[in-house]
Amino acid sequence: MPALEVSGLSHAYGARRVLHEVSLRVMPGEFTVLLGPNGAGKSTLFALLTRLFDARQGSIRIFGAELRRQPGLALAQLGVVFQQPTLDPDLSLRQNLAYSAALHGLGRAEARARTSEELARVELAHRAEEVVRGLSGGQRRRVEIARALLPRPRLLLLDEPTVGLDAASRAFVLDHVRRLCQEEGLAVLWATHLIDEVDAAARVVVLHQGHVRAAGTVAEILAAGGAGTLREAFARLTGETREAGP
Ligand SMILES: Nc1ncnc2c1ncn2[C@@H]1O[C@H](COP(=O)(O)OP(=O)(O)OP(=O)(O)O)[C@@H](O)[C@H]1O
Repeated sequence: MPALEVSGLSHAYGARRVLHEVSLRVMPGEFTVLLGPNGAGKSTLFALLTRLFDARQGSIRIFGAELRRQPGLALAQLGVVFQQPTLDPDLSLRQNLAYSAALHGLGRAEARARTSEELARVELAHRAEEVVRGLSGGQRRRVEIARALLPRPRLLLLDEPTVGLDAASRAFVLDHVRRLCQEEGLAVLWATHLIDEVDAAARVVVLHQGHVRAAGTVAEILAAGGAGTLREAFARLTGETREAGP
């Protein structure tokens, strides 16, 4: 069963249509890159997937549960890291995660254990009692990923998670999430405008001006674009040459 199945999804802001019958699928254990330049519609798609906006046209299924009809069931499987950081800088790492754990209904003891476990996996357990304000941007991202994983979601959405991070922090975050796919079967939808965040094992959905221009493995995208490199394929599929560059 797909972790995420989006079919014929459209969205408009007023009269302006920004998503046009978008369909895509993410299977368990798959790292799927939603690749699109600024304004492609990635954040709008995420707002629909997380039910910030109501999807009026098309359907979204998360492990088979239809988001409009079974929102509780669908959202229970979902973890999200939004583009804008949402940690409270004046609370400690542990307090930030405890709050989120409580919202998800984890008991106190479990929340404490899960917090330590997830912070350890992003190599920040030793800073659990410090306030977030003292962390770098990359460390904050790692805390947000740890927080999203607390309730053990089976599908994780990340919207431009490496924006503003240095090369080492980007590599850490990418490796961590790729490992979660490989080792734990987590399904991931990773939105970015950076072509170099696509590795050979990834699946790619090319989103441009609200349309899915191509979807598949890297080899399939190259074939669809009649190109030798992903950058060239992206340029041919979208007519964009600069926006999706690193
Ligand atoms: N609240 C809004 N009202 C009107 N138009 C909007 C709104 N939010 C986004 N848009 C427009 O919808 C289109 C898609 O924007 P969206 O933010 O979803 O794209 P994106 O791929 O996430 O880009 P970015 O990486 O720049 O955030 C853009 O043309 C944008 O100007």
